[in-house]
Amino acid sequence: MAKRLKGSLKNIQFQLSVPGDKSISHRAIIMGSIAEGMTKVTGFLRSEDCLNTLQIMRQLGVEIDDDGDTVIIHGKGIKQLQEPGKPLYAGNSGTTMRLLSGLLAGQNFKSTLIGDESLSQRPMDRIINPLKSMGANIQGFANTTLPPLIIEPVEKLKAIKYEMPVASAQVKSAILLAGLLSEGVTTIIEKETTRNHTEEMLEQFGVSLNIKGKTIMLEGGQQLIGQDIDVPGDISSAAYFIAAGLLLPNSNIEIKNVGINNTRSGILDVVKAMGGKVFVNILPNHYSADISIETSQLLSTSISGSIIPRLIDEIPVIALLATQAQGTTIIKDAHELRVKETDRIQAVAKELRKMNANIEETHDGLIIHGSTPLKGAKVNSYGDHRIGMMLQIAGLLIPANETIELEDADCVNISYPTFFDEIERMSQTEKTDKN
Ligand SMILES: O=C(O)C1=C[C@@H](OP(=O)(O)O)[C@@H](O)[C@H](O)C1
Ligand SMILES: C=C(OP(=O)(O)O)C(=O)O
Repeated sequence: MAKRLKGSLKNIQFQLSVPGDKSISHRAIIMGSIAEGMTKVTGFLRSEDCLNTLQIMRQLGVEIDDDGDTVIIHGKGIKQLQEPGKPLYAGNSGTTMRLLSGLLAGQNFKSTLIGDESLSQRPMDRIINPLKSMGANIQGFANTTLPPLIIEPVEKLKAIKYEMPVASAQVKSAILLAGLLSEGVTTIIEKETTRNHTEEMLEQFGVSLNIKGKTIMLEGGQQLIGQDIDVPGDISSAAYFIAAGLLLPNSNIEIKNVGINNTRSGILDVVKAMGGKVFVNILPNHYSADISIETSQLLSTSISGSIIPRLIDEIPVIALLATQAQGTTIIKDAHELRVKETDRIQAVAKELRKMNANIEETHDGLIIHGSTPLKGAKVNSYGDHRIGMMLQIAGLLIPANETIELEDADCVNISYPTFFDEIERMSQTEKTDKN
């Protein structure tokens, strides 16, 4: 689907809630399925990626009820999953494929994980290698390290000590799930601290972990006990409306109940460093906040090192902010972006350049010269939800007499199915200069 977007939005007063956190939603379904007893999930993200995880757990014999409000998972325990009758479809979701590889690697049945065209090009050696050293029998398609992944049954896995060569929460989580099925203590040493939702949720389900800085230790054989999980709004989805609030003239946006886990909240640090007027009102639960944003004149910044995993999925929209900031913004150490749903370094540079941005690609990041007015163009999401949503926000900034056409716009369903409805709702709050 191609979508024609209307630009030159201003004078916005808008309040919204973003849908549930994608990382937490995947994990709630997986952990609820392997726990003993019942798990209730509220705020679950019903997007394509998370629904693929849910469907796979059903194929593995787990009973899951969803009345559209609460998801109820009748946990089976980690060793009672059933052999699936056909390949397990992870769609576009790296999280689904990588986390479930860890869980399936220690089962006594065979399984095959497949993905869409984009996922079929994403590297799986990062999970194949550690899982193999734990004794798993896992391989990529036709002796490659690409999906489909074929996982043969094994009696048991053994714990390893693993120093991670990449900063990846998906790899860490796959090893932790396999660690539950291993004999001994699994030790992971992270390259950089990555999102810690797996560790936090394992602890909530009653598993004990020993975490010291970047080292995580988990003893195999521990049981999970069903829990009630309330999923907060996704900060990665909120990022698009944070950007809209900062960039649209004379505007004010409030986003309710956004998860602010410190391993995910790098975008808030960056926008503050850029001079953005962003106010974070932490809610009594301590893990989410209402965030208010006001139009701001932004300044350039530099982003590199340990903050990168804390904002990895937000870099496309941060690049858009930088096109409007005063000065030159440099983003480094973000080579992981090249192996996401698409090569996000290339896609951001190429598509924003079509809109007149002054932006250069480097091997591991971007150099963005700011204060460049954007113009209408025909742009492409390449089927990548984060690129599509960033381009829609960029499209709000072009002059009223120009248009922007976004190719492959329906990819937003991967993480934010109501995204365009919210944009429409936001546009309707526009006050014309006359009223
Ligand atoms: O564990 C997760 O839920 C995720 C981890 C990140 O990927 P990597 O682990 O590949 O960095 C992130 O980009 C992805 O959107 C979700
Ligand atoms: C990279 C992403 O997800 P995944 O790796 O799960 O496909 C994302 O949502 O930006």
